Amino acid sequence: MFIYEKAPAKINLMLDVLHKRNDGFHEVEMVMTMVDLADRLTLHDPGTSRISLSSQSGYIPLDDKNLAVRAARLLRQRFGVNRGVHMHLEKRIPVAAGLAGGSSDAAAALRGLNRLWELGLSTAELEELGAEIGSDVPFCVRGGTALATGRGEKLEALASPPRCWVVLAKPPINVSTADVYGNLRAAEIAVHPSASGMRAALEAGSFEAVCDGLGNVLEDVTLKLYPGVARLKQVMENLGADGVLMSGSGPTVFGLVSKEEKAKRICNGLRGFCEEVYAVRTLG
Ligand SMILES: C[C@@](CO)(OP(=O)(O)O)[C@H](O)COP(=O)(O)OP(=O)(O)OC[C@H]1O[C@@H](n2ccc(N)nc2=O)[C@H](O)[C@@H]1O
Ligand SMILES: Nc1ncnc2c1ncn2[C@@H]1O[C@H](COP(=O)(O)OP(=O)(O)O)[C@@H](O)[C@H]1O
Repeated sequence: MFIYEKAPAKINLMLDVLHKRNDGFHEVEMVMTMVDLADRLTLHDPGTSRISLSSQSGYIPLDDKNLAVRAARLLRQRFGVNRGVHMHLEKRIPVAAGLAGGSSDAAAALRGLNRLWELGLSTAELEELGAEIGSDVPFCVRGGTALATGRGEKLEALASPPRCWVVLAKPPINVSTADVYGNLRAAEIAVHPSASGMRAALEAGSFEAVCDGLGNVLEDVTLKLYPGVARLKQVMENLGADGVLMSGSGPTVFGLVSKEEKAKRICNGLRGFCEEVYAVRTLG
């Protein structure tokens, strides 16, 4: 039996950092939503107890460093499973981009193995296991649109944004999330974006209010480290995107656009400037 799971990318509509915690993580308030750029994970029982992974991508580890493999090992150890799995990952989400590709693959592995190994775990239980793999994994297990607090693992479902186009532009640099948080001085953040403002914008179903409420305090850090990302934001704004923001720790910049024609024009305009550009939709 082959099991198939989609692993979509996320964007952060707002991301605020409240303070640095004693465990080294930062207390955050983020509104995240899924977009329809996705990796595809296929799982099957190899008939042995081996856990293995293959992929068409040359940019990711295939061993125990891969978050999908870590998810499989965690489930097997926690529930005393003696079956194995072979996973094939068709990687489409750019790596180390601020789009949570690795976290979404881990979430897809948790969901897929829950079915393949017939573990009968609830979504809440899978979210809890996901938090042991990474801060963004619980959201990727659940999907939709959510307010994430704590270090990102505490979730509250929110209304999804009005259906719109999302232009994603990934500059050719890899950004380490740990480096970005490490360079942030939480006490010196001048302007905090508002989680309650974004919640109200989503509840009202107002595309304009969602665009107005976009904000990410990690931008200051990444834009200073990589000025090319600031220039990319400027180009996206000049091309007429309705709202522009860096996703997560970056370096991907996204533009929200209400009309398909305009999204395509922005994509074409970006092409000379940035090689990796996608026009996708928000997921309801
Ligand atoms: C910034 C965000 C925004 O959604 O995403 P990405 O840009 O990575 O996609 C997340 O907070 C990233 O979540 P995730 O990528 O799962 O992070 P983790 O693996 O848990 O942590 C990686 C490192 O980031 C730092 N970290 C992460 C989360 C957090 N709330 N505070 C932190 O300080 C820690 O140094 C940690 O060692
Ligand atoms: N399945 C995976 N897909 C992508 N990257 C992975 C995966 N498993 C582990 N990684 C590692 O995690 C790091 C962050 O990857 P990713 O999740 O794509 O970025 P981000 O946290 O910025 O959204 C990469 O450097 C990569 O080596």
